Amino acid sequence: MGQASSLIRTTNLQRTYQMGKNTVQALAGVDLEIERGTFVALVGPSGSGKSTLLNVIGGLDRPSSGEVWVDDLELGHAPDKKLVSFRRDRVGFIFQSFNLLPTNQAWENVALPLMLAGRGRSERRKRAEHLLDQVGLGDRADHRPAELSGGQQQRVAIARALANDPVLILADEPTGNLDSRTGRDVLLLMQRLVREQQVTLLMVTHDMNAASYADRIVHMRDGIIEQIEIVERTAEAVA
Ligand SMILES: Nc1ncnc2c1ncn2[C@@H]1O[C@H](COP(=O)(O)OP(=O)(O)OP(=O)(O)O)[C@@H](O)[C@H]1O
Repeated sequence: MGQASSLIRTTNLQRTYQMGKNTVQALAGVDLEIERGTFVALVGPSGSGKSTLLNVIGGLDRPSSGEVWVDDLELGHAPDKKLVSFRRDRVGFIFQSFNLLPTNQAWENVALPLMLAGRGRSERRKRAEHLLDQVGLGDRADHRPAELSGGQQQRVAIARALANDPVLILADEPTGNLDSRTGRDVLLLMQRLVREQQVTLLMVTHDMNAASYADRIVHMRDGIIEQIEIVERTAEAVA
C-alpha cells in the first residue's frame, strides 16, 4: 500500500522516561503502519508500552526520537498549537471509565467537542441527536449519565468521540468496566462504525476476546512490536 492509504506511520519510534538514575524505555523502536478504515487492537503484557504508544499517536505525549505521522502531520516535531488542534479536530477519545460530565445530559456530552469547535446550540443538538441515534440511544438524549447503564454510557462516549468526524478514534480499555455481554455490544458497535464510516480505530486492551473483534491485532512486548496478526473473519461473522 502506498503512503496515501496509511493513516498512521511510525518509524523507529522511541520514548524513554528518566526515573532518577534509571532510564525506562517504554517504546524501544516501533515501526507501525495502519491503513485508513481499520480496527486495530493493541495487546501485550502490562508495561509493554501500549498506553505510551496510544498517547504518542494521539498527540498527548511526544516521542523521544523517531517519527510518528498521522495523516499529513508529523506529531513528534509539530508545534504545541498544532497538537492541540490535531487532538480537537481529528481524534476522538474513548476511555475505560467513560469520562462523561455527570451534570450534563447525554446529548450535551456528545455535543461537547462541537461546542469547543464553536458550533451553535441548535446545530449541536441536531448533530448530537443524530449521533445518539447511530449508537442506538436516540430515545436517551435527555438522560444524565447516572440514569444510563454502563453500556449506554460507553455508547454516549462513542457518539461523543465521533462528534467532530475524526479520522482516528483511540480507545483505552473501552470494555474494561463492562460485563461481557455489554462489552460485546460495544465492540460490535465499534466494528460497525469502522466499517460504515471508514474511521480508523486503535484500541488498547488486555482482553484477547475483545481484541478478536479487530481487523488487526498488534502484539507488543518490551516496547517493541512482536507480531501483527491479521484477523480472518467469515462473511457471516461480518454481517
Ligand atoms: N510517565 C511515566 N514516567 C515513567 N515511566 C513511565 C511513565 N509512563 C509509563 N512509564 C513506564 O513505561 C513502560 C510502559 O508503560 P505503558 O503504560 O505504556 O505500558 P502498558 O503496556 O500500557 O501497561 P498496562 O497494560 O499495565 O497499562 C512501563 O515500564 C512504565 O512503568
